[in-house]
Amino acid sequence: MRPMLSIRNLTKSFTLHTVDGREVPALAGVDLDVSAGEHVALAGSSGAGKSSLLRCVYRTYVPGSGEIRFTTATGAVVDLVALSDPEVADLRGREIGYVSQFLRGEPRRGVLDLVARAGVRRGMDTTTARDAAAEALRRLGIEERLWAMHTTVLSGGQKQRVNLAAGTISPPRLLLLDEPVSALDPVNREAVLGMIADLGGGGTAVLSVFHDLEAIERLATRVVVLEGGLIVRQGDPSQTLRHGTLEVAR
Ligand SMILES: Nc1ncnc2c1ncn2[C@@H]1O[C@H](COP(=O)(O)OP(=O)(O)OP(=O)(O)O)[C@@H](O)[C@H]1O
Repeated sequence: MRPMLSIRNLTKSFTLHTVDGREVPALAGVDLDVSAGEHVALAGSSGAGKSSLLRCVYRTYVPGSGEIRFTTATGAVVDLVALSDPEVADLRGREIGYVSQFLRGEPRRGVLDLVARAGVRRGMDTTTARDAAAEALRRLGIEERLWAMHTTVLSGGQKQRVNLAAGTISPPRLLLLDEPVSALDPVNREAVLGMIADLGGGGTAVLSVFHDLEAIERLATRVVVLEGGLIVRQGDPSQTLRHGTLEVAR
């Protein structure tokens, strides 16, 4: 079966205009396939390129070169590198969830509205989206008294859970996670990890970064190790990570 996501020779570098115009390479030719139901956790030292890879797939970063082929729900294969911005926005809304530790609020929009809007982008009508948003917020422990509030008043952990509710209001086909549990207390962390496991079980392809060994061991079907913007190793979590630490096994 064709992988849902197929990345080939992906590069990305940044030009430091404010320093001396120097180029900083972030990705140096990444090849990676992710299939439906697979959970691929990215590992590697700080600056290895993990977040840049997720952002290139979500197209928050425009890659320098290479291909990111994505098989859509209709079976069509599109190259996320080559799509126009409106086409990317449309595809994100329908099929791709991205959850980072930071919540991007929208001016004058309350929590329930923000999550329901993600549902409308996934093709739900307004009533269904509001019902689904309420269910997602309840499941993630966001009390009803917060639903009308603006996201700026939320704590870090609440923002992270609202982000997750929006990213998963209806199961995305591809879910990109960048440290989604970093600000959560143990109870909420448990709820979120359980939800991510259920999504994987339901066929969502997941590409993640966790700075949390236990989460990786529990959720990942494969660990991919990046170093200097290149994949240097991959395998199952027990072989790839040193037992009891996030250090990479040699
Ligand atoms: N917006 C940016 N502007 C300039 N350089 C950047 C930008 N984003 C990333 N980089 C550079 O690209 C390289 C890869 O960074 P990236 O954030 O992808 O690493 P990472 O593996 O996710 O690190 P960490 O584990 O610390 O989050 C680093 O050298 C970083 O400084």
